[in-house]
Amino acid sequence: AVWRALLLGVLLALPGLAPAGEDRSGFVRVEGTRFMLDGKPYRFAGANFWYGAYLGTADGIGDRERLRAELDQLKAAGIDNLRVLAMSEASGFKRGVDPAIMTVPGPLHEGVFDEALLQGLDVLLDEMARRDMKAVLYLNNFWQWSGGMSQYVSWFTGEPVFDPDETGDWNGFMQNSARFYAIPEAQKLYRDVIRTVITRRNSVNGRAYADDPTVMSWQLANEPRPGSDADGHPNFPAYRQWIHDTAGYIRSLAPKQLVSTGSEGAMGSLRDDDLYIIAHATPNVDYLTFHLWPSNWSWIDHDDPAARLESGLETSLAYIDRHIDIANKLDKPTVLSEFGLNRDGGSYDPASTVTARDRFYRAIFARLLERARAGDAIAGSNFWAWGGRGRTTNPDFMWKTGDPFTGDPPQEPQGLFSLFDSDASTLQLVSEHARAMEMLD
Ligand SMILES: O=C1NC[C@H](CO)[C@@H](O)[C@@H]1O
Repeated sequence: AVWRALLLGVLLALPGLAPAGEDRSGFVRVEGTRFMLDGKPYRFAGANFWYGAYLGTADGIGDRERLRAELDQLKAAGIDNLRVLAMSEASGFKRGVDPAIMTVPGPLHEGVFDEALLQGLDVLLDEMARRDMKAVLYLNNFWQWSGGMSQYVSWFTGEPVFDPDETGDWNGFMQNSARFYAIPEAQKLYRDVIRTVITRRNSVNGRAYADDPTVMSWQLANEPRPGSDADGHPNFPAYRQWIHDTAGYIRSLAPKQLVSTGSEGAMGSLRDDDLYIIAHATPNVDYLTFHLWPSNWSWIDHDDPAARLESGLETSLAYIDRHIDIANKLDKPTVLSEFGLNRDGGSYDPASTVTARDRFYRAIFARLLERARAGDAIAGSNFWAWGGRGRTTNPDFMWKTGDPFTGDPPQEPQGLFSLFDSDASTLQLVSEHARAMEMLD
C-alpha cells in the first residue's frame, strides 16, 4: 500500500498524468458552487486593478516598471486574482479616462482600436502569467468613467453624451445607459469589440487570449444595471436577454474560460433579489458576482465612516449572506468582486488613518471565510481597489490626463477608496484572508 501510494504520488506530480478526467489545464473551472483549478478548489482574495492595461502601455501613458513592481508586491501578499478593465471608449465625458482603447467607430460602425493600449493589455496578461496570477476582464462599463454604454448610445443616436458629472442627474444617466441593450447598431459594435479582444493573440508571448489560462473569466461589463431603480423595470426584459445572448456569444469564442456579468447583485438589479436571480439563471453565466458599497448606498457616511459603522456593517453582512444564499440556490459560485470603504473622516490623503476601513475589511473577510468553511458558494473577493504607488498632487484630488493612475477612476477623488502601497494594515488583512481562503479544502 505504501509503495502504491508513493507511486501514485509520483505519477500525480507529473504534468498530464492526473487521474483520468482531472483537469490540469490551468484554466479555472466551475464544479457546482465551487471553482476548481488543477484538480483543487480555487478560492481567493484578490484586488480590483482597473488600470492594469494602462500601466502596461508603452511609457508615456503606462509605467511598466511600476506594473512589474506592484504585481510582485501583490503576488508576494498572495493577492493574485485581479479584476481589470479590458475596454474603454473615447468619450466626451468630463470625467472619462483618456486616452481610450477604442476610438470613434469607423464608417461601417466597425471598432477602431488604439493598438498601443491593446498592447498594454498584452503586457499586463504576460506579466500576470509569469507570476501565475488570474485575470477577470470586463468588456464594457455601465458608468461613464471609461466611456461605456452611454458612449455607445451617443454614437448611435447622434445625441450628445448624457454626462452625470455635468447634470448631476444620475437616474437620467442610468436610464440613458440602459438604452444600450436595445440599440442593434450598438450591440453590433459591442460584438465587434468582444470578438476583437477575445480572439486577440498576445503580441508579447504569442498566446491567443482564448487559450490563455491567465484569463479566468470575461465579464459583460462593469456593474451593468437594467436602468434606474425608479424607472428601470420596462428595460428589464431587454437587459435579461442581453445577458443571455452576450454571455452565450462570449462562451462561443472562449469555451475554456468563464463568463460572468459584473453585476452588483440586488442593488444593481432594481433592488430586487428575484430580478437578480432571473437575470442570472441562464446557463450561459458560469458564476455570480455581487458588490458591496455601504457609503455609496448610504448605509455608512462617506465623510465619517465611523459614525454609522456598526449598523452599516450589519446591513453589509446581511447583503453578503443574502447573495451567498442566492448562489447556493442557483448552484453557482459567487464572488464579491467589489467592496470598499472611505478613509477615516472621509480623507483622500494616503497618510490618513483607516481605522473604520480595517474594521470593515476584517468583518467582511471573517464572514466570507465563515461561509466558505461551511461549504457555501462564496469563492472569492476583490477589494476596490489597488492604488499602489499612485498619488495625486492636484488640489482638487481629481485625475487629469497624464496623471498617475490610482484605484479610483477619473470620476472620483484620487484616494476615495484606493488601497495604497503604504496602507500596510489593510494590505495585511487582505493577505491573511487570501492565505486562509487558499488553505480551505
Ligand atoms: O464599479 C464601480 N463601483 C464603485 C466604485 C466606487 O464608487 C466606482 O469607482 C466604480 O464605478
